[in-house]
Amino acid sequence: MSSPLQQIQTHPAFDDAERAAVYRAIFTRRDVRGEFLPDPVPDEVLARILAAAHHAPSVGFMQPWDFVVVRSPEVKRRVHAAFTEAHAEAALMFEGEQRTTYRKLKLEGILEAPVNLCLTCDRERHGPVVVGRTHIKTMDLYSTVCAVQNLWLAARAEGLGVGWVSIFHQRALREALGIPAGITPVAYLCIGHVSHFYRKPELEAAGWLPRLPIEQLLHFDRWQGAAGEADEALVDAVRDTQAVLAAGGPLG
Ligand SMILES: Cc1cc2c(cc1C)N(C[C@H](O)[C@H](O)[C@H](O)COP(=O)(O)O)c1[nH]c(=O)[nH]c(=O)c1N2
Repeated sequence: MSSPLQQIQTHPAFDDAERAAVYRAIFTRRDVRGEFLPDPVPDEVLARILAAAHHAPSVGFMQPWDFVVVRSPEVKRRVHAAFTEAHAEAALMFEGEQRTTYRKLKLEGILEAPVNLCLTCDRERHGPVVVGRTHIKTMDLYSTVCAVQNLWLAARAEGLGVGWVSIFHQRALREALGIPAGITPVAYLCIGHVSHFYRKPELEAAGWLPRLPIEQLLHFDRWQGAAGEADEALVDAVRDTQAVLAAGGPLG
């Protein structure tokens, strides 16, 4: 019999293998577009990653999300048509060489991925006054994004790829999925087994943008820019550690 204390607490420490597994999921997670395999995703695996999403933190324990599981080829085609329209418009927003590069990027796997999933946010769930959301109303949307990230990492641990597609008119996505007024679509995800995961973000590999040096993003006590009083020891540690972890190196 476990003691009452054991029932309400968990041990704070992970062992080394558990800790390494968490970082492996984080550093090897990728946004997947063109590498989906047609193999079906078993219900028990889908159930686990959905449960992971549902155990995300949320403002005031609001749990504002719903999950629209899309498997129907007809619905996927409608969503894909909405993407195609927005994608053509998006290309025109870039100039010159960037436009040419943009058009070559594969930015969705809607039809190839066996499962698509839309996470939505019910902005009125539990009424207008929610603990932690009294002043910054967007906290419910941020909570839904936490659910996305839980699912994304759990999927990586299951060997599944996830790709987030956001190139839509909200209205078109709503119509394709029959999402009622008052519910906000937050994330449209393509999910499935993959032939491989890339080591680096595809946009990084394509030369679109580099990963920013983490040390340039650190601020100390106040937003004071590079001239501020930096904690050099922490700056060095953060820079070296992220390089080691991103390369799959050992934890300290
Ligand atoms: C809110 C949001 C929205 C989108 C994305 C991400 C997020 C967080 N990403 C994926 C994005 O391009 C990718 O995460 C980065 O390029 C980094 O690559 P990795 O995720 O590390 O592989 C993404 N990718 C894509 O191909 N089409 C898209 O419409 C979007 N939209």
